[in-house]
Amino acid sequence: MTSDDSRTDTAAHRVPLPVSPPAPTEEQIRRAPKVLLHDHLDGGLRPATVAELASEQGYEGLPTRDPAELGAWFVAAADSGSLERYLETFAHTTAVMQTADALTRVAAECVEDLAEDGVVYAEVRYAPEQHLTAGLTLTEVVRAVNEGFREGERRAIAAGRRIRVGALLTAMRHAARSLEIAELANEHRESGVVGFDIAGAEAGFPPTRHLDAFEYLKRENNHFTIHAGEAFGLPSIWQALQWCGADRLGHGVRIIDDIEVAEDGEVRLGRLAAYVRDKRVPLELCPTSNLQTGAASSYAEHPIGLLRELRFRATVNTDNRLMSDTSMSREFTHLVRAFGYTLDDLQWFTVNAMKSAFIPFDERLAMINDVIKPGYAALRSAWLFHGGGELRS
Ligand SMILES: O=c1[nH]cnc2c1ncn2[C@@H]1O[C@H](CO)[C@@H](O)[C@H]1O
Ligand SMILES: [Zn+2]
Repeated sequence: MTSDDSRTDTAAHRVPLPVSPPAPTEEQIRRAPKVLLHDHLDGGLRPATVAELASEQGYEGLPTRDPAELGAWFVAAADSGSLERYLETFAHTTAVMQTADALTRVAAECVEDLAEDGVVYAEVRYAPEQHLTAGLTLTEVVRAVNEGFREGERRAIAAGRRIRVGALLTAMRHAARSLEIAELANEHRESGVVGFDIAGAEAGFPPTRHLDAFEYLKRENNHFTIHAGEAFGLPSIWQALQWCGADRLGHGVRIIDDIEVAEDGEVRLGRLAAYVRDKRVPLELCPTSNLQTGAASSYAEHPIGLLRELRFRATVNTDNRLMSDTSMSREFTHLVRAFGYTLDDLQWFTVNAMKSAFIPFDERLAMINDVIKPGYAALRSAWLFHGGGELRS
């Protein structure tokens, strides 16, 4: 044996190859670059901001103006087990988001909070038609929110973080303004609006009621996602895809109803589930929100575990950070605990989300190659350096 060989031997003993990677720590999860496709602006206010805006505007409808109590109230009220009851809580947030200043403030704080949590790209949605009661026009609403998003991006840079945010304009599915909102989204394509969505109570309001809006957007080569397969099952998903032509599914979690796992572990996909997987249809999964509205009963039983194993185009999202007292890091932490996910799994969800974003292909690719993968690589290699080698971010 040469002396060189023995050195190699010693080195190999000093640094054994890890057999299985350690579970990511909460700090690593927070530092990891994250991508968020499904987050409601009116579901993500800071409790203190809701209280302050209510005082400034003389809104008397809040159950309390103490920020801690108010935060707890939103979570408890949203924890009802029904989507309809969950949605009632939004009356309070939209009530204080009726002026340009309030919209700009809420949008800027939203971006600050996401950046602080390590989100590098987000698509944040809201329904312009719900912000008109004090006399704003639809266009003024969009401008005020965009101004806030840009301000938030600047504040993030000043705090040493980088984030890019696009808006999605939502139409309410029980209302009749979807074509108008789709046109509004299309008009603002060059100024920060990256797509369109429909939201609100699902049962009784099928997406086909809004076919004219979707057909218009297709003719304009624009993008849209549809809340489907959350409170209602496969027919809603089927309509969203095969009648309306959705690019992504908001939730889509009930696709699980079309997947059978036999006792011996054999998996059988129905035609719709097979289509969703074959076509790489992005699923904007929101685990905590689903626990609150009754679409799943625990993190461990959430369909995301199986959907990830079967390699559906699954993504992880917050839905409503205020009502669920959550963040991207918290969603990831719950999943790490429930399914033993590693940094590789978290990167997989993040790359899936970035691939599914509504910004141009070259920009998505650059985000994946120049921001997301290097970010995870730095976290994965921390063990090589004394003191863990954690980078300041
Ligand atoms: O998970 C959800 N499912 C359906 N609708 C929702 C969900 N979260 C929020 N909204 C609805 O979307 C509107 C615009 O942001 C909110 O006001 C709320 O009514
Ligand atoms: Zn939603």
